[in-house]
Amino acid sequence: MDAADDLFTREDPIFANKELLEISHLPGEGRIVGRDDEISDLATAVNPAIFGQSPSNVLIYGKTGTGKSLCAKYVSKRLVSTASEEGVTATFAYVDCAQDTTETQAVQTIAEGVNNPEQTGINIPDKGLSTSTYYKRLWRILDQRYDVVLILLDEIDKLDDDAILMQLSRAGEAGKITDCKLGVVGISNKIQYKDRMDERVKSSLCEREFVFPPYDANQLREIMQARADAFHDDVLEPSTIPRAAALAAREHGDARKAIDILRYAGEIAQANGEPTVREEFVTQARERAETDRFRELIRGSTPHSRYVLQALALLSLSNGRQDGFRTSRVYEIYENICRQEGSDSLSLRRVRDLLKEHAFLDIIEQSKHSGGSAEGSYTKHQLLEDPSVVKEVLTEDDAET
Ligand SMILES: Nc1ncnc2c1ncn2[C@@H]1O[C@H](COP(=O)(O)OP(=O)(O)OP(=O)(O)O)[C@@H](O)[C@H]1O
Repeated sequence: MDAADDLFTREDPIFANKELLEISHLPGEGRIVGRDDEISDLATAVNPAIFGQSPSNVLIYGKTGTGKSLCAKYVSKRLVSTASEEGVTATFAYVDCAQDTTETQAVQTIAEGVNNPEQTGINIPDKGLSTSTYYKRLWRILDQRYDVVLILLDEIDKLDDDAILMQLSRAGEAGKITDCKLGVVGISNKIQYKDRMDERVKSSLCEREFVFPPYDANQLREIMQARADAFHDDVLEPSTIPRAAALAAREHGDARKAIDILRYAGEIAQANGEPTVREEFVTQARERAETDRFRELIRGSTPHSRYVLQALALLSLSNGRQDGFRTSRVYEIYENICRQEGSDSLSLRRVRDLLKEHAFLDIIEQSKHSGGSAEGSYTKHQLLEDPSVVKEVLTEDDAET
């Protein structure tokens, strides 16, 4: 190659502003599609806060990528600004409980999030303090600085235990804080999370519950269309977004994955030196997005939750996909896996719950069958993801841990 030749491509022929397709990119004001009712329900629940009164505690459920975090943050921001217009000092703290799984980490994040050391004179070090000291400092900051605080606990089901929920829900009545009102917004994609909660915590934290449904094809199309500026003019063929929206709606209704599909389709066009992003690239892009989605879904899941999936993957690989496998059969293989792993197996009931959680997240599909008077009715479980992908991801994940 002649040194004068350009080794690098100076201009990207496909993407004009790829950042618009990053998941961290948040839609601008008024561009949250298809969530008006959910936003208004949430706003009603926390409304008393703008007058300095206690907001309701809320639990938001919904599958991944249904806009739960996005809407919770949006309503919280609007709440803070409206409260300020009413002369009420409010703020919110956001905790990603998948990162901060322990009580100490979570309370530290909240205290740090609401603190302003120059004003309070209180220092919140990253680590080194006891849990109770972090709490004491948090209560002092809250009473010193705020009338109302919302605490968003995203992926609340990943917390090690209910200890912090107990503290937050009882802070006022236990006299830990006297001037500040607290509201907790828990977010989860595990529909059965509430069943695991301590009864007292449950009754105080689940005052209002909302379920966010998956997006339909029209909503996904609008969500993607709003980011079409990521591409140069005329690069996106008109049928590409509708095709991606239809696929994503049929499979999961997950906005995050729909956006990923669009980005991958663009990358495929780029890698092949194609001038436009054609509809047919969507199929390939979808496969890549699916593997990513599955990888993310099982990241941080418990070993037993994986063993159950592994059991289903093994059954599918050795028997063909059939129309699913009965719970007893899955349990048998699951028990073998536990033995191999040197781990005590969970009860059949708990394994049924884990299977339900996987079904809720569209990793597996469950179907009810009637075996006639002799057998009664039973459930069959079928992987929705490709079993070899499941096996591969589970193995690579085990190698990492
Ligand atoms: N209604 C929407 N309008 C525009 N973009 C959206 C919408 N819903 C989701 N998105 C995009 O999808 C991303 C994922 O949404 P969000 O994090 O709110 O999902 P979630 O329901 O909290 O999912 P998870 O349970 O996986 O955390 C958002 O950051 C945003 O980029």
